[in-house]
Amino acid sequence: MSKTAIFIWIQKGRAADSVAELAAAAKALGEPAALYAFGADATEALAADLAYDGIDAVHIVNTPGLTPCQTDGLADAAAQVMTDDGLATVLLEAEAVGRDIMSRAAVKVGAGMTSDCTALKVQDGSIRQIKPSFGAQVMVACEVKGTPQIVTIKKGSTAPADKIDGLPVDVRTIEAASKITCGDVTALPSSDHLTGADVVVVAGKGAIESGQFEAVKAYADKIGAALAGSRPVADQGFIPFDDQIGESGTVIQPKLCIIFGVSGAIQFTEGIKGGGKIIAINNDPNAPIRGFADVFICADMGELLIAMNAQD
Ligand SMILES: Cc1cc2nc3c(=O)[nH]c(=O)nc-3n(C[C@H](O)[C@H](O)[C@H](O)COP(=O)(O)OP(=O)(O)OC[C@H]3O[C@@H](n4cnc5c(N)ncnc54)[C@H](O)[C@@H]3O)c2cc1C
Repeated sequence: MSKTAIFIWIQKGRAADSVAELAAAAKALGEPAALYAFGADATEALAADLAYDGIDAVHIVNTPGLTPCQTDGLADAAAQVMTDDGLATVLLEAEAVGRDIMSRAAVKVGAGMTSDCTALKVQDGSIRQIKPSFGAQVMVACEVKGTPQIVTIKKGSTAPADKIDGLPVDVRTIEAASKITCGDVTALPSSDHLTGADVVVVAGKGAIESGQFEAVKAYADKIGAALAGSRPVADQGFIPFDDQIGESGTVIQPKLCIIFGVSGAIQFTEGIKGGGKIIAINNDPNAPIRGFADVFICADMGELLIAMNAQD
């Protein structure tokens, strides 16, 4: 077993946009990966959309009759592919459907599984799977002994790979049964507007305490940035939970991030490292965010926002 693979689930005829990030993560491991797209809607017509630098072949795995919530059947199909194709390492996005499918598949094939990784590193011939643990108080490097191994990667952790064309494609059909009956499925809010944004403005608890949240929001609107917040801002209902940045929230890698009134706890910074330039505004000269930001402005955000929002 030596091959690295990326697994994705086709939902409503389309692939998640995390494919580009997974391709980049696979490439960083040193060899291109084979991409496997599972689902009743998985057809050859999708192959061109799935070709990214870091992928060397596209495998369409059609699973007739299975909806994405029938994770027991999809786990059977995934386990069969892992065994048939001798896959050593499977990468997938850390999201609910994939976790459900692949934790079941892991049991079937006897694989080790590490969830919610934010970085992978090859060291001494094995993959160090780096993830926050103990409430993000520490980062741990996990290593699975032997193969196969399954790794889920948090969206936003890796810069996306470029599109390419002309990859070999094969199509197979796996008939798998499910004991799950799906009821109505309600789509959860998505944080795609943050993960795909070039510029993100973040409001912290300091913005709420100083009564400046609306001014931060107005500034984000003015410069065409996506608005996000730290956990207390989500907890207090100023932003949806999906727009919370951090270890227990969304991971972003914008080209520019402007942060108002965030102290810089590790649980927050875990959601933002690895991106572009970071500007932090805080009135405490000793706030930990100072050591994390590229530019630190020690100022009261109220005065600054009046000036910034007044500018043409
Ligand atoms: C298991 C676990 C998971 C967690 N996950 C997350 C997570 O995903 N995301 C997250 O954000 N947190 C998370 N947290 C919480 C985290 O530990 C911090 O408590 C949180 O990030 C603090 O948010 P904050 O920086 O906005 O608020 P604070 O720490 O209260 O900081 C507010 C800052 O605003 C500044 N300020 C105040 N007024 C002004 C002003 N007028 N002008 C300029 N600056 C001003 C202050 O100097 C201060 O530095 C988690 C905690 C745990 C235990």
